[in-house]
Amino acid sequence: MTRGLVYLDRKDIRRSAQLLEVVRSLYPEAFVDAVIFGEGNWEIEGFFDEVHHFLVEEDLLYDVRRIAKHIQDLQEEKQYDCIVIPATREGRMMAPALAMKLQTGLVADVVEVSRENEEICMMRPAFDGKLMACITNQSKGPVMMTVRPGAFRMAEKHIPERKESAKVIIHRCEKEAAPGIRLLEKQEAGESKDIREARVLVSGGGGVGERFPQLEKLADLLHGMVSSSRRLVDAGITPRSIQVGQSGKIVSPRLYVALGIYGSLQHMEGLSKVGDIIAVNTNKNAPICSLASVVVEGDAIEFVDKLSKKIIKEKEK
Ligand SMILES: Cc1cc2nc3c(=O)[nH]c(=O)nc-3n(C[C@H](O)[C@H](O)[C@H](O)COP(=O)(O)OP(=O)(O)OC[C@H]3O[C@@H](n4cnc5c(N)ncnc54)[C@H](O)[C@@H]3O)c2cc1C
Repeated sequence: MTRGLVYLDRKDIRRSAQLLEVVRSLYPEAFVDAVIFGEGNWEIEGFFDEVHHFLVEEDLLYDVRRIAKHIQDLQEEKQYDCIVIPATREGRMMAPALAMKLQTGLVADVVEVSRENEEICMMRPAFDGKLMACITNQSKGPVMMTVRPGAFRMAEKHIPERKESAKVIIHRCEKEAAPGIRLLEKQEAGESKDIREARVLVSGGGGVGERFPQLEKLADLLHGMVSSSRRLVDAGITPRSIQVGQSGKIVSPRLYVALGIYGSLQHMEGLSKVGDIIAVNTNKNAPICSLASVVVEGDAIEFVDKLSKKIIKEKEK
């Protein structure tokens, strides 16, 4: 029986669990387990056959070599054919350490997978995103990859009808001193909104520039959030946390309002399963316009002002 393992990043359980889709699309009949580290009570609905929950000391959670060692032991017992890890900060640090231990290849930042007979193709952007590379695993070890968060979403057919609790297996780890790692200080992360959660994104690019704050008003009226292209991040106008694209986040809103965005390959890579795109651009031949449901030729901010006024007027009726 084929077996797959999904690593759940405890800081992003819900999105990590979506990586079940990667294993299911490669091996529809596989047993799929999940592994998670740290104290906590996570509600992991019954998508997985087994959830291996390692109870470890907090300072060990920053020691990716130890985490990799525990997964190596699990691999020896279960012999997974495929190990999928979210390309979060934690996942990106841990995956190479694990691949070294398992003496297998690792493909990073995968955005698509396919399988033809026994050949598995892991697709990732290459050459600055100018083309997509299909990489296969030639080693004897398990197929291992880190996957861009947001690139996969669980297909309806893979969601079990009865969401029973998964079989949770607790592994109590010895209190281990993590060599060279000391927890100096802990800071609570402030509540932050994530553009990947938004149903509506009002996104600004080079054509908006310094006028970007004026997009907030329209985003509020549409109950959405603002995001931007890398042009504005590089210019120091917007934070990297709201950048859409290959080196930013992959988003799937129902509506993406692209204001003064050209539609470079690297930007479009960040749009996955978007409902509709409204493109507002002074150049109607910009690539984003050919993908949009609605194209408005003109100034982005003029559009924002006119649409905002119209929505307010409609709401007052
Ligand atoms: C390795 C690598 C990774 C990258 N990753 C990303 C990424 O993750 N995300 C990303 O976005 N980019 C990324 N880029 C950069 C990308 O190649 C483009 O440079 C960038 O997306 C351009 O941003 P833009 O479309 O907002 O700006 P521009 O290219 O400057 O385009 C501005 C657009 O606005 C229009 N315009 C001008 N004035 C107005 C106006 N008044 N009203 C309306 N429209 C107007 C113009 O016609 C044009 O279409 C990456 C590049 C590399 C090399």
